[in-house]
This record gives sequence, C-alpha cells and structure tokens, in this order.
Amino acid sequence: MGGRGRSRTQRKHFRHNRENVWKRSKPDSTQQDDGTTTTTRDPGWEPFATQNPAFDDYYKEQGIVSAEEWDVFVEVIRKPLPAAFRINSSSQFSCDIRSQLENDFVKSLQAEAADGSEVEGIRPLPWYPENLAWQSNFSRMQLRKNQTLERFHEFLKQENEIGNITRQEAVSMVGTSTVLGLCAAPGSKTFQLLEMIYQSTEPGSLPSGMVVANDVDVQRCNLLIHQTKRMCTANLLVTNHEAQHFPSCHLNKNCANAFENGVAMEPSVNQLLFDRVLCDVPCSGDGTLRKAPDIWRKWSVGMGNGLHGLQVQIAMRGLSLLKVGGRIVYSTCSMNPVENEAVVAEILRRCGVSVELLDVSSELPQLVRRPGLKKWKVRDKGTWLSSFKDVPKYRTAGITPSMFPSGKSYVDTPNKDHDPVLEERHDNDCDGDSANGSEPKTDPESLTDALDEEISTLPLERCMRIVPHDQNTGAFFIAVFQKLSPLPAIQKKPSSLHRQLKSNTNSHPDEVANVENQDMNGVEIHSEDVTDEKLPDAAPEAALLGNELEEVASDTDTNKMSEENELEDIQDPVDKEACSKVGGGKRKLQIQGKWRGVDPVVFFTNDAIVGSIKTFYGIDESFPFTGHLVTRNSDTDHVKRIYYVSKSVKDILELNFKGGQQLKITSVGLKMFERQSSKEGSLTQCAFRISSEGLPLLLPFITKQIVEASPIDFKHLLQYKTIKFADFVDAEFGEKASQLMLGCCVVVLRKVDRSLLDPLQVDGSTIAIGCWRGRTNISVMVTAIECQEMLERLSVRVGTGNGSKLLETEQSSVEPGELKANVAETIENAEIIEEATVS
Ligand SMILES: C[S@@+](CC[C@H](N)C(=O)[O-])C[C@H]1O[C@@H](n2cnc3c(N)ncnc32)[C@H](O)[C@@H]1O
Repeated sequence: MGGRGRSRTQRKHFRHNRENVWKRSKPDSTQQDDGTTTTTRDPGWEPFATQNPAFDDYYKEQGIVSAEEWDVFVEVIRKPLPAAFRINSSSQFSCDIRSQLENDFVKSLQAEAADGSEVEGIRPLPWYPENLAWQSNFSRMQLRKNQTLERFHEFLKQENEIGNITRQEAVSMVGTSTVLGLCAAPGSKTFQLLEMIYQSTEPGSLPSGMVVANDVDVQRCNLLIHQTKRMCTANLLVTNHEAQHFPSCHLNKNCANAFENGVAMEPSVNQLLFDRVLCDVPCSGDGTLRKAPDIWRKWSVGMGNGLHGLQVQIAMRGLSLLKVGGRIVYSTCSMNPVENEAVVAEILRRCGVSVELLDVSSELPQLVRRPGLKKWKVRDKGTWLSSFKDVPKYRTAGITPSMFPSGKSYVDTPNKDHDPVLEERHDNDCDGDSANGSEPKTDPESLTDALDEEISTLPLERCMRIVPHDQNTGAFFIAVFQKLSPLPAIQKKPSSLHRQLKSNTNSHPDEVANVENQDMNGVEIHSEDVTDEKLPDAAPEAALLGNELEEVASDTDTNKMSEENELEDIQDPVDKEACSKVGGGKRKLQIQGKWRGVDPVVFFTNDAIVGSIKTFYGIDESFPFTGHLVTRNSDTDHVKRIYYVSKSVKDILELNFKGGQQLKITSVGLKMFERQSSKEGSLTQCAFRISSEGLPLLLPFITKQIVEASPIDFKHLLQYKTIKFADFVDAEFGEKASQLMLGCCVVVLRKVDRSLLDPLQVDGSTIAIGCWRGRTNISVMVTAIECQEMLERLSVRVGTGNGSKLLETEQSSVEPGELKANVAETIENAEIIEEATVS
C-alpha cells in the first residue's frame, strides 16, 4: 500500500481535483453570454463567488423553479452541499457499520450538533432502503473541530478507503440495475451497480451479472479502477472509449446464444447487447454548484448548448447497445433543459415507437422530485430563441432544431438552404414509419407555423428533476427509457451517407448517431471520419470531466491509496497529435484507433503453473479455473499477476477476441495470484501467493495451507504482524502452523462457538487473512490499514468499541513486548511483507 503504486498522472489528477473552496483563483478567461471573452485578474486568496448574472437570467427565464421559489432556490445552491455516504451493502461488515452509525455516532454527533448551529448531526436518507445511505451536516472544517467530530471524520476516511462506505452525493444514488455504464468515471455509480449485482451472492460464488464501465478519459478510468478495486470484483470490465463510438463486438453467428446472464446476442443483429445501460453523460454540471463552486465563475449558456449534440449521440449509442426489453437511464447533473428534456425529446423523436419513456414517479416515493419541463427556450449569443426558425443562418451549425421543444427544422423560407439531411433527420416524429425503415414523414404544419412559444407534445413530464431546495441536495435529472423493438434504421441513399461522413466541420452532430443505428445492420463506422466533428461552442474541459471527482479525492490521502498494480501499467492513451481542437475551444477529442494503451488482456493457459497452485493450496476441483484466468503478459512463464474473471466477463472477452479485439480494456478481473519474487519465496513449492482481493472467492475451496486461529492469536497476528510458532497462545495452533509448507498460507479466525476439533467451515461471516509461513514464524500479508480496520471491526462486534481491547477474554501468555521483539528478529520476512503490502 502507499502512494508508491500510483502513476504520476494519477497523482496529478488527484491533486487537481481535490475540493478546495478557499483556493487561489488563477487569471482566467470567461466566455460571456454575448459571446465575448473577459479575463479576470488574480484576486488573491478569496472564496469562490457564488453568483453569476448569466446563470440567473437563464434559469429565471427557463422556469425550472417558480418565481416565488427563486430566492430560496438561490440561497440553497449557494450553500455548500452536505456530505453524503453510502454503506456498501455487500461488505462483510455492513451491519456493523450501520449499527455503529445508528447507535454510536447518531448520539454522539447529535450532542455536537445541538451544541452548535447545526440542526442535526447525521441522519439516514429517508428514501434510501435499510438505512444504508446517510447525510452528514458537518462541513469538512467542522469535522476537524474537536475529538468527537475528528473520530467520525477518521471513521469516514478509513471505511471509505477500505471500501465499506462510499462517499457519494445523495442525488446520484438513485439506483438502477444497469450493466453498461457509458460515461462511468470516477465510478461511484459503477460501485453501486456492482453492489447491486453482488446482493445475495454466497461466499465462494460470483454473481451472474457484470458491469462494463467505460469512460473516454483514461485518467478518470484510473480513478474508477481505484474506486471499484475496493469491491474486489471479478465481474467488472473497464474500457476506454468515446461512448458515442462504443464498439459493437461482432460475434460469429455460430456463437450466438452462447451467452447467458447479463449479456446476450441476438443473431439477427450480431452484436453485443446489454440488459441495462447507464448514460450519466458529460454535462455543464450546474447541478453540482454547491459541491464545486468554481462552476459559478465558469458557467455560461454555451456550455449546455455545446454538449447537447454529444449527449444525444451518447444516448443513441446506448440505445443501440441495449437489448430489446432492456432499460436505459439518461442522467445529468445539470439543470439545463437543453441538456435534459431536449435530449430526451430528440431520442423519442429518433426512436419512434421502438422506445418508451417510462413513468418512474412511483419509484423511491420518499425522494422529492419534479416532473420534466414541456417548454423551454434556447439562448445563444445573448438572444432568446423560441423556435429554430429564429436561429440566424450563420448559427445553424451551433444551434440545432433538436434543442427546441418541437424539434422541428422549419425549412420554411425559400432563403434557407434546402438541406435534405436535416429534413430527413429531424422530421422522424414517432409515427412509426421510420421504425420500418421508410423515409420519415414531415409534418406540414410544423414547417410553416410560426409559434411564439413551443410546447413539446412528448410525455416529458415523466422525466425526473431533483432540485436542491426540495431536500437539501444538488440538482439532478433522470429519464428512464425502455427499448420496445429494434431501433429504426433510417435508409439513406449512399450519397447522403457519404456526405454525412465527410462533412466533419459543418455537420450536425446528430448525424453520427443515425449512422450508428446502421451499425446494428452491419455497417462499419470509421471513427476517424466522425470523431473530429465540430461540436458547437465547445464546452470547457471542466464540464466534460464531470463533478464527482472530489468524492474520491477529497478525503483520500493520496499517499495512502491502496495498491493497484494494473494502474502502473496504464499509459495515457491519448495520442497528442491526434487531439483535435474543436470549435475554437479547449476541448480535445480522442481519436480511436490510435490507442497505445496497456498490453492486451490474454487468457492464462499455463497448465503447469495452474496445476502447481491447485496442488499447493489443495484447491477443490469444483472451483472453475479453466478460461477464467487472464493476464496482461502473453509470456506465461513470466507472468507476475494472474486475474480471475467471472463467467459473464469471460464470455465478453471471448467475444472480443472473436470480434477482432475492438474493446480497449483498461482493467479487468480480480487479482487472484501474485508471483512471489522474494528470496524466501523462491524456496517455496508454489511461486504464487493468493492476493487478499482473491482470498474471499477462493476461501471455501482451499483445503491445504489453511489454519484456524483462536481470537487472541488472530488479534496478535493483526497487531504484531509476525509471531514465532512457539509464541502463539494456543500451542496447538503454533504446532499446526509449523506443519504448513513454506510459503503463502491462510489464517482463519475461529468463531467463538467452535472448538478446535470442529472441521473448518466457511460462510459469509468467516474472517480470514493471507499470511506467510516462514522458517520459524507466521507473518501477515495484509496492509497495515487492513489490519487496523479488522481490529476495529472485530472489537465493535464484541462491543468493546476499542480495537486494542479485542476479545480480551482470553488471556495472552505472551507479553506484547516479546511479540514486538519477534518482529525485529524475523527480518527475513520483511521483504515478503513489504512485497505484499506495497505491490
Ligand atoms: C458525470 S461524469 C460521470 C460520473 C459517473 N457516472 C459516476 O458515477 O462516477 C461524466 C463522465 O463522462 C466522461 N466523458 C466525457 N465525454 C465522454 C465521451 N465522449 N465518452 C465517454 N465518456 C465521456 C467524462 O470523462 C466523465 O468521467
């Protein structure tokens, strides 16, 4: 463990994204509503300004809250967001943690809150089941105020690091069982999705589902990998693609229907499809102003307008990757209707009867929400536009018909250029014809009527808007769709398609998604043709990066990050020369096909090594190894780490191989075995030790190299890390330990009601640690923080509330001083422990 395992880029990313509301502002350029740019001078150390006149003008006019509510709304969004966190329901210690919060912290923190200005200290979120999500009303500054608050702060930090809790903004916890996350970093929702698929999974078995978590930004992928590593999952695949071009892994038709659970193939489309897709798209992020107050300064109307096209493309790609009958969630942390209802409306227009916008008003009844808007306006260069017909011709590349409630192109004046592509694209209004592949019909009325105010006739009220002052949160937008039939494939004449692919600069962004629909019918897309399309008024990079990063970084001491070996391997895949500047803005687009990322994932098939592992640990034959082991090194004799993948991930990997390795995989699998490279390691009969992540899965199948320790000996191991055989309190345990073979072994904590003679039994509550059987002693091979956490959890279980007092009912015959001395003596183990804890 420690900072050593992380790459420089990752450290930098953590630093850059730490929340700091009192940071020094740099001279910066701000785009004004009227399109001009102003440069602000460095004002020195000062808090972020929490106002922006363009923001006020915009949202007052959009009517996202009533005029009477405006003052309360603004007052709330200027206040910092209360911290929220969620207990990982699949953690072995979830009940202990909930009980500690309910019985210990609620009371002690209430006393603190009553003392000061806060109304209450912490409280469970009423709309989240089983008291698993909590809100804290203490600011970070307050948490350092005194000992009680500091203890709570330490508790949050430690449990977050171990993975027992996840700090997450309350509104983004609205869950859905999606399987493909198209814009998934930094990973808080992916973590939650994994928790969901792990619910009610027995120890030693894996869920049948899986999550593919994708993000365009490789550094943010690294954060996601770090976040989800705490889940110790074999059911996750992390990829690095532009979501709008997420590959369709074509499968040989003979293999169709070979997939069960989670991923299935439809022979007719010959494409990888998912049960659930989550499009938590890049957005202007103004729903997170309370958490990221620098957005006040950066906010401009152009941010939302600039992202609309990309958001539509991503959602359309998500729909094309969804199974018929599956559900897709479109969400943003923006309040802007152009990024929300306008995108939803465009999806409905394009998909016609093949997609339904679901009414989810009965879900999570205690979550206060508002319906989606039916009318809104578009603002551009300081002018309000009620309809596309008001858009000056020179702005039609940036302001598109789909941004307006009617979505109509209004090709109504002889002066406007006749554009068959636009006509074809925007008049596919849900009449079902397009679903059959025929030319979409145009609505003659909409082409000629000049409306003062457009009102959408689509059921946009089914969307869910969460506003900050309803329940003291950030703002969030959610729409849930169900795919009812394959998407309409709009038949394009070859010349029209060709023109779309070629017209990179002036084309409407939506063209790409239409082309991608044809991907389902086997049309290959050449990403170079479409990636440098011009996005109108390119949004600032910050907006594209999302806003949840500080949840990971804020309280995670970067020097204390847990090990993540594969992170070291990941290089920045962005080919600098391939980055194209768009729209005169700063945003860079990655070009696919020039990725020089990590080594490809290969299946590990070295029977000699697998055989030696199975023999050494006595792994039961029923444990499925074949086809489940992967590495990054095709030279199997020199592999350092062997990862385990679930059946569902294995199927996708096989599909990927068969489909020509289209997936750019940044991380996959659970680290199960690591090569022991220390001096003593070379003397052991098995070159691989079991990693602590892999142990829970393997535990029920291990029959050799495993011993049960009494609570007091287990505690001593956690406390002193190395103990000589003769020094164990339970002499029989010392004897059994000495009979193990030199090398990695597993020590299981004996339950209180079990005798030494009972055969070893493993269940969900079994606690075990990886150790090293040295020449004269046993040493633990888990990190210091894991030892500390285990001591504390165990002490809470037996009610002492103090790790150092764990299970003192059994008297130790050895003085701690003696044990400490043993640690110093056993220098030969230092190397092994170091290797286990740092790598
Ligand atoms: C709102 S954040 C997602 C938060 C995430 N769902 C979570 O729960 O942690 C949006 C993400 O979209 C990513 N992104 C931006 N453009 C993208 C694109 N074209 N394709 C895929 N991801 C993209 C950003 O890197 C960012 O991580």
